[in-house]
Amino acid sequence: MIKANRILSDILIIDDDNNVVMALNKALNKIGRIRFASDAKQAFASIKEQQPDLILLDVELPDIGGLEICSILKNAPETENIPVLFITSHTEMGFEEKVFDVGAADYILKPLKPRVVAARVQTHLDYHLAIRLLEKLAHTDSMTGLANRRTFDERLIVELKRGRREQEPLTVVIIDIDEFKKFNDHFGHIEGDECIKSIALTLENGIKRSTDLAARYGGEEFAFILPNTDVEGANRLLFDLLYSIEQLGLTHAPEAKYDNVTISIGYSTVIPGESYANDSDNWAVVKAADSALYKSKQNGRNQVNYEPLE
Ligand SMILES: Nc1nc2c(ncn2[C@@H]2O[C@H](COP(=O)(O)OP(=O)(O)OP(=O)(O)O)[C@@H](O)[C@H]2O)c(=O)[nH]1
Repeated sequence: MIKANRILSDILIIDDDNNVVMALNKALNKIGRIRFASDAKQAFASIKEQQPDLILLDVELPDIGGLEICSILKNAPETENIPVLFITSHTEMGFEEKVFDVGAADYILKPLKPRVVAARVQTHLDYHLAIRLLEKLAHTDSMTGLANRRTFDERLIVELKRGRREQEPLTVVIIDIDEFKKFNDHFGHIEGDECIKSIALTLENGIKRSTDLAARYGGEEFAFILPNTDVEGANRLLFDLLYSIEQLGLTHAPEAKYDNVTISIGYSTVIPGESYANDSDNWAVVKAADSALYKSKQNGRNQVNYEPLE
């Protein structure tokens, strides 16, 4: 079982009754770091400042009711995954349904029993930690730690939508290690894996913005999504990267063209007013980047090429 309290969890209690707050604090202070809010205004400010791992929420609050707060949290992408547990003395017919209808994970009845509260909270923290870990694993390439192909595909759709909406350019880059078969044949697959890891790290360090994405696209292939990046901006970044990889000084197989391991790069850019007009083929930009990569390979490798979208 994954224990959420290995890293002290952050629990937000939203309740205006001091007795309840004190009882919850006593029940939970070994499980997590406890924060309090006595109304919705304070609660939203506190969540905005730092997202808690779990929320305990009173049904009745002075400003907005707990059910409405829960519904707001569940409808916002930043907070929808935070588990919300209601604290209530409501036992009337239909109340359970209302709580789950607004997206709560569970509810705890008053009068509060400390061991029951602690056990229920711990179960939900463990469960959500496990889900987050699984999500991370499902979106990460285990060898390099970069985003995997699934993440690339999902992010591309999101960023194309955003670029179209905000009328900003978007660049997609495909990168391939040159003559990597010769490297493997000469040094073996274990050295080959180490080479892929070093290249991945350099590529990741080569992109600077938090909105950029570096992914392992296939075996010895990588891809970038660079939002708000035009043709010239991408060109500068990619030439620097070409140089950084060569400067890594990874000795290539003697049969290879260059002494050090090199990469070939192809990229394409979606430009507002031009290519965003056609939103039917989200993959056109990837195909264009791929064909630019092909040009780099055909023209002798260790170079960057650009292919405009049709
Ligand atoms: N060690 C290792 N090798 C891999 C991995 N994924 C793919 N490869 C190897 O990468 C090589 C790619 O070979 P090719 O597609 O022929 O291309 P290349 O030799 O890089 O030649 P060009 O792309 O034309 O420059 C193959 O030998 C694959 O086995 C991996 O995870 N680890």
